[in-house]
Amino acid sequence: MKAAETPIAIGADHAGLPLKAVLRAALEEAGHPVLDLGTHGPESVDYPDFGRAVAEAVAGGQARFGVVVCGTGIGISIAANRNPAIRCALVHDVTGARLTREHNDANVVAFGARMIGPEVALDALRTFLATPFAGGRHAPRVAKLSPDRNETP
Ligand SMILES: O=C[C@H](O)[C@H](O)[C@H](O)COP(=O)(O)O
Repeated sequence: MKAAETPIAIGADHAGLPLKAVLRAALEEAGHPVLDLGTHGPESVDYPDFGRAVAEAVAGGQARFGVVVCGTGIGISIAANRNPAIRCALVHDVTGARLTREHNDANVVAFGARMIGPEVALDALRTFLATPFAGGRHAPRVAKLSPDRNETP
């Protein structure tokens, strides 16, 4: 993974906490500053709170990418995508991680800790961070995801 100054924000609920720890350690090992927005303990918590916190960090420029984890990855990706500046992709493999960066310019990646193993998540995260947006035909499509550009033709 390529290190950069601006941190990567990471957040999880209780179900995602063990995978968050693995991903955070790998990010730090690779030299990425990490903004860990919790949760920090095993107590049951609500995934929308952590999806929102990561989304706000990315939308506000405190983080260059976000990583969110819950049991399925579904709830916390829905929560992150409630922020209009966020394009959060629920990813289960390396191919999805690559294509959501190339095609969707995703700025947050979601993982389901009860759905995939840590090695798959690590490979997918490395790919997500290393893959640039392809632009071209994808640029006007991504622009249509903005709240003022979602009209149908
Ligand atoms: O989409 C929601 C997530 O998968 C949550 O992590 C999950 O609902 C938590 O379930 P529980 O409270 O049974 O641990």
